[in-house]
Amino acid sequence: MNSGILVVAAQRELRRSLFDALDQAGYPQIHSARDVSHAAILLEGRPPLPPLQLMVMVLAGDERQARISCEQLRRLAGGADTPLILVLADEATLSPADLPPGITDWLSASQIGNELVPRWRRSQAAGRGARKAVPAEPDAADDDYRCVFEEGDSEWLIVDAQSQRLLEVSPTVARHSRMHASQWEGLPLAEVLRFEGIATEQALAEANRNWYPCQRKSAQGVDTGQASVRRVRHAGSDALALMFRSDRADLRAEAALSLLSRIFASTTGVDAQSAAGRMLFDELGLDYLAVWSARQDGVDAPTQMLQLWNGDDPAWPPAQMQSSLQLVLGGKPILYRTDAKRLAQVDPLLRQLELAGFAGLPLYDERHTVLGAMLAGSRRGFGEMGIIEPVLRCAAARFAQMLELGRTREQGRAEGLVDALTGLPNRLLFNDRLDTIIREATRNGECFAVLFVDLDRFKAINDTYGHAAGDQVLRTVTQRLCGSIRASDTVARYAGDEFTVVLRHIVRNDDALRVAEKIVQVMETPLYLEDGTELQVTASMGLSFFPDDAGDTQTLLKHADEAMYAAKHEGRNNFQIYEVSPEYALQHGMALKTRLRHAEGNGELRVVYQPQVDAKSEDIVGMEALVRWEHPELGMISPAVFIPLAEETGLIVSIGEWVMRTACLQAKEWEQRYGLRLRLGVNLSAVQLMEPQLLDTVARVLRETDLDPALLEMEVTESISIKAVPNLVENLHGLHNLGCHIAIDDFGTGAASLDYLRRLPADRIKVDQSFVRNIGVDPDDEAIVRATIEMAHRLKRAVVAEGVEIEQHLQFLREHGCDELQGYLFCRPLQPVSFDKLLAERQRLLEARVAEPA
Ligand SMILES: Nc1nc2c(ncn2[C@@H]2O[C@@H]3COP(=O)(O)O[C@H]4[C@@H](O)[C@H](n5cnc6c(=O)[nH]c(N)nc65)O[C@@H]4COP(=O)(O)O[C@H]3[C@H]2O)c(=O)[nH]1
Repeated sequence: MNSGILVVAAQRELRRSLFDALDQAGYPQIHSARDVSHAAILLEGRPPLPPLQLMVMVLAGDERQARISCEQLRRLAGGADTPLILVLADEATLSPADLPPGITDWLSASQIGNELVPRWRRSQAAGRGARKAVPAEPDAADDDYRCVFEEGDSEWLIVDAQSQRLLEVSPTVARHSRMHASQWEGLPLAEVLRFEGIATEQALAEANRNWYPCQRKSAQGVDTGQASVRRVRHAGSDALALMFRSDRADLRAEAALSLLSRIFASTTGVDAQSAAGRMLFDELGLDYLAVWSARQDGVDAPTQMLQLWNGDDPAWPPAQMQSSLQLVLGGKPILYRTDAKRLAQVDPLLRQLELAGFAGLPLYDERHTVLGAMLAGSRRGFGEMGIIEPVLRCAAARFAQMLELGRTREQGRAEGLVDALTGLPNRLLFNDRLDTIIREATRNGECFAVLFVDLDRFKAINDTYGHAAGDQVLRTVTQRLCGSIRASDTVARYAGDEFTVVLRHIVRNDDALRVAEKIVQVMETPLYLEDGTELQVTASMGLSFFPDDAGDTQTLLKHADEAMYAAKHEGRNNFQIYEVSPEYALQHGMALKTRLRHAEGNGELRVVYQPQVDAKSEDIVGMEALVRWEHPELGMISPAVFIPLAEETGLIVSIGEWVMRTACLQAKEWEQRYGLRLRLGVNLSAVQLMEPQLLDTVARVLRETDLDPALLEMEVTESISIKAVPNLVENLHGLHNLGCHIAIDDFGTGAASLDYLRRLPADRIKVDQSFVRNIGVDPDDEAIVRATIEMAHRLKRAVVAEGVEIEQHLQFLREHGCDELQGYLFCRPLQPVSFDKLLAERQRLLEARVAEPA
């Protein structure tokens, strides 16, 4: 089974455009990575074979960097032979001619939205999927117009300017009309082509190349289309050339594409199959079309899903007598352009229908199992195979999709997993899917949101207008919900008037809030019952986030449900986010404090690690240890909520020591495993700083864990005042004397004076994220960031910026000389297992680079 598409782009905006372009096109599994090492983490644990379906990588550097990146990508599990499309970022300094060999296609960043998916589909259709060199530019254009006349796809009719009789027609005219070229010569134009809306004489006299609707003679009668007239020299004399474009989808690529887009845009409801079949039948000018399902409901004989025939009904031969159908169901495609009559002897269907053109295509599911067959035929034979064949293949893919969906629904219904009214997954299926999503997200470091949607006063609608009206409301709500989310998201009918939604790939919580806002808006649109009654249906919604709020299905849903009730409380028709807010903590303070006393002993505390990277190389240079409390009922509680409680109760002393010891042990283990001396930042609260035992504790932890003190950096928030912590300066000097480093955290929020800074033995200053967040938004905050960096450098302190979330932050901080960076743009805080994978991958890539020939 295909394991999806890998997108690699350092710039978050480009990553997002690539993701959105592919997501909108309905590709379900898109792994989106910042760079090759990140990609390796995402792909870890996926089976290497069969490989990824596609890799798309944005290149920003020069030819050499492009080559190295491509080689690294090829070395990923399953990446060796996967089709690769390269995107040239605006700042890339290489030209298309310098692109590495073995790529499928390339485009520039501005083309992502319009071009990426069509190019990929075209290359798939052309069988260019796998590794292949960039096609060379065509040779100098051949300027012989006869090749356009003889080999082009257009129909040309050359008319004598005086007599207005035909001198010659292009082979395409003969092919499309089924009339031999010699049958045309000498005929008056008026007999073979009739303009609509303009007289033939006028069209010829003007010869202005405008397109006019018209009808062109053919063996079957007429074909409708458009024609334009231009003056040409023909065999040394003046002549007129008419170009004809048929409207028939079997003759003209544009018409075929329009047909396909309509077939693919059709819904997947019950009538969709016959509607799609009818379109294909009419617009390709077919005489016969049938769709068979290989087996259904345990019956061995194939079932006919659809049959269209242009003629009187013959005695239809049973399926088992139709040898062509049996071959196709066995997985063998059949294609005869004009000589299908050869099959008449062995197949009674073709004998009775007298088909000259015949195609039989297996309908495959995504595992390439044959689900059924599509048979299509024409009495006069097929026209342009270059058009008809891909159209039939795409249509077959669509029928296969419909068949598969139908079966899944049937199966779902049979197993009680799909809601019969809306066709959505029900509670059981949703819970199961959510479990899978959690597993995937844990592996990929993905964040997502769960949305609980409850209709306001739905019971009153049911009671007042009846159950049929209630059903209609639920179906409309389903459509509105499905129309507000992306293809990779999931909607389910959880219970009566309750729906649940999973919003995948959330970068910032705001992403989910925007979707919730959109849902509130679409719900407000008036809804009309079948009798014309106007109804206003609104919904209350609650949101919870993975992994911030909880790491398991039950707790995530419970939190989203609680938030939904909070939304009802707020007057309905709105959404609320779940939070164990400081208010909650205040209300339940006592209970939380009691529980917190046992958190450490009960093993409910965790430490996660967030990388800090060098601003120039973006290589990892350090990490910050951040504590988490996994409360058995409330889920993950943020340190912003429980650290103040821990400080109030004095529990912070033992919790802080536990965090320090756990993190130092972990850092030592990684140092030994990877030979990498990463700096470890650990937060120290004011309460800990007042502890007379602090220095002894730190020295003991360092001794017991054997971590080099130079790797431990104590982060002290700037707002701690020297007055409130009388021995602050001494303690910090003491820590410094132990060999530890000191960082001033949240810098900028506490109004520290220059003098204060000078007195503290700080090695590093961490610019608070509230300023970083406003880069590009608030010039005052930008000025503060610039001034902080300048001042810190003048005092010979290094600077780390926290909360770097977008490319713009990175550019600004780099430009102004910030030394190190920390934030979601590079990485969220990671569980130790994921952090370990990050380090392992980094090492693997380094080793590969060393082994690379110079
Ligand atoms: N929006 C956004 N946030 C980002 C980004 N990058 C990092 N963060 C978050 O910013 C916080 C940085 O830690 P902090 O300023 O020391 O702020 C910490 C620190 O003051 C305190 N804390 C955490 N662990 C400990 C601990 O072990 N001991 C003590 N005393 N305090 C701790 O709790 C605070 C909150 O910690 P977290 O919730 O883990 O939140 C972390 C981190 O997850 C980003 O790009 N965007």
